[in-house]
Amino acid sequence: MIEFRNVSKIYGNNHIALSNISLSIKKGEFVFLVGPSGAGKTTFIKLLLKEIEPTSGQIIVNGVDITQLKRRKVPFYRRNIGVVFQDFRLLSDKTVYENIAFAMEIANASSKDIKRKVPQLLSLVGLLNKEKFYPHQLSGGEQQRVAIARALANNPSLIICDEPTGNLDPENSWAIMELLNEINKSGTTIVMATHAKDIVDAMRKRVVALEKGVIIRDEQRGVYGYDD
Ligand SMILES: Nc1ncnc2c1ncn2[C@@H]1O[C@H](COP(=O)(O)OP(=O)(O)OP(=O)(O)O)[C@@H](O)[C@H]1O
Repeated sequence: MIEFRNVSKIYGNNHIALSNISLSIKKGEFVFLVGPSGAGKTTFIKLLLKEIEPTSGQIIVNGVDITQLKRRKVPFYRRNIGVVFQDFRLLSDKTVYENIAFAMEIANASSKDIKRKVPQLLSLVGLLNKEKFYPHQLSGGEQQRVAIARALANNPSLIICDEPTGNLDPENSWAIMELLNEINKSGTTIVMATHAKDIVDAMRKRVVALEKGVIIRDEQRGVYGYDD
């Protein structure tokens, strides 16, 4: 589903963020991306989202080299990817319901589909009773569950998470991980960058470790492997 072929990213200041990375991720996998600060994890995610372009190499997603994708096709490409960030990034002037509905409206979903789907998603993340709340009326864990519901709104085949438990206490972190695990079990591929050692060590998923822009470890049922 995802293939990085000899991908390098050198930023304008000549900083080599990724150096000749090759990696393939199959449909349905759950992959933790780990490594010290500055290792290149966010750069990897930005490349996958086509927010930035590689300096060299190819990035193939679902059979398409996204580095060659025409600008007008980028929104369609991104619609197939759900994204979850550390800081939730909900729209503060919209309710829980509206945040999810809005993601579907942008993707041209019909109002009938929106009315059917949003309650289903809220039920999945356990927030049906909070649909009229605004983000500031929710706990961090609840906000992240809304963000996950929103990420799922357009039935993506891939969910990318950048440090999704970074702002959460252990209990809420685990609730989020259980939810992501369930979503993965239903067939959605998950790529998650994280510093959460406990979570990576407990879940024993595939672990890809980056250091200084290079993959130094790629293990099935791996562990975190750092002491930070
Ligand atoms: N826009 C940019 N311009 C120049 N250098 C950058 C830019 N973005 C990132 N870098 C550099 O590239 C390297 C990799 O950064 P990246 O953000 O991918 O690391 P990371 O593994 O996500 O780190 P963290 O765990 O702290 O989020 C870092 O040394 C960083 O300083």
